[in-house]
Amino acid sequence: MIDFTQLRKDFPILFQEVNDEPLVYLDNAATTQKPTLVLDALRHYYENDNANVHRGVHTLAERATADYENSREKIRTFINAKETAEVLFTRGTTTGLNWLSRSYGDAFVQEGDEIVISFMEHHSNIIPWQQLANRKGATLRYISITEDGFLDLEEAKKVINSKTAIVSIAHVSNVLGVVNPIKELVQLAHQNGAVMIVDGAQAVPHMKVDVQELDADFYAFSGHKMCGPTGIGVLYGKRELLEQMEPIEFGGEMIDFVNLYDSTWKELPWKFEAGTPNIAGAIALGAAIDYLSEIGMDSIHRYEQELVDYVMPKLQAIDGLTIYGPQDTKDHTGVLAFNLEGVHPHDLATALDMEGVAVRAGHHCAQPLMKYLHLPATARASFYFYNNKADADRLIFALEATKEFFKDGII
Ligand SMILES: Cc1ncc(COP(=O)(O)O)c(CNc2co[nH]c2=O)c1O
Repeated sequence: MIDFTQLRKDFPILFQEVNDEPLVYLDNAATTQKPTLVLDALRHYYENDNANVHRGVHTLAERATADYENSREKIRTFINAKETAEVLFTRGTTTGLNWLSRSYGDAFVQEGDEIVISFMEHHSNIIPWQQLANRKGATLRYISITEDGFLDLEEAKKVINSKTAIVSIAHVSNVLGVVNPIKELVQLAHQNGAVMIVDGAQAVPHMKVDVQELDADFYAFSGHKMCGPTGIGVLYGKRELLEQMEPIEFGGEMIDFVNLYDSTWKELPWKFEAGTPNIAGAIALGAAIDYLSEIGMDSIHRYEQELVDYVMPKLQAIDGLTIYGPQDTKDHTGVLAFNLEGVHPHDLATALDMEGVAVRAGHHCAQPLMKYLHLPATARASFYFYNNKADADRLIFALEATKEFFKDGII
């Protein structure tokens, strides 16, 4: 049985004061904190193994290459990809989605085709498809959100049709905290001859993801949202699709032969990995996966659900506080967007910070969703497994104190 309170000791950053109050870090949907084991992996690489990968014939280069490719195997196992050739290192979710827009989209999307996303997508899963649709003369279409905060699956069955070339949906919304019905959407996409792309940024850190079980064609996520460093992420793709796709970037690492006027590419996954990669980041992401796997993704998911079960009713009990997304805790991950009547989200976040509570305020790179909800912005608290009920209590206390402070409409 995992003692989650003990895990906090792995995150020294959490034991600091902010504005003379203990830090309560609740901005994990933006980025998560890094355990000592991940920081040690970064330091160990630079202190002991630092060398470029794949071409060196000296000992450090061989060690660096082995650790780099061992991380790829750890990722393969973690998401249950068939083979490491299907695991591409990227800078993060945004890079992966952009690669797909350019490499898969430019080759396979034709004029008159349709690209389907939803109103709850992050900008990284909207703009690449806007750009593709504009480049190719295709049509971008949106799946609506129901009154109670779910993706409208009944509408999806109408929006996704024989003209659909790509469906690209977030596994979990970074605002509504809702888990989308990815398996059903994959089936709808495949029934209509479309590929299914999943933005997994808010899912992989928080729950077990099995890309073969989902039957997703592509799946993108970021290392920094799952205890790994920034600048490293993963794009998973089915081999049979990746084989048909041209690289996005060209240069060293990704070639077989460079002739005067043409070149040939290395096999997967290296075909897509031009230039010196983020070696330390990849190795440290492997360490993050070791750490998360030791805890267990099902345990993390259960524990975060316990936190949501604990905090949601306390939030719902605050008069004047509106929570966005499903109101039933079973349908909500630890991402909780809310507004306090009469207090601008930025003022709310600033007031919470004065109490040591770190939340995010703004549109969360989901401006179409804000417009859909007729909101200028929201505040957002997002939990991870190193948070606890005391953090939740501090959030509630700080919200009540902020409400008291602003109650006479003091701006
Ligand atoms: C659903 C979703 N997709 C894509 C991204 C982009 O990930 P990146 O490439 O690692 O930046 C984010 C980052 N979301 C947030 C980043 O800061 N606050 C957020 O909610 C996200 O939440």
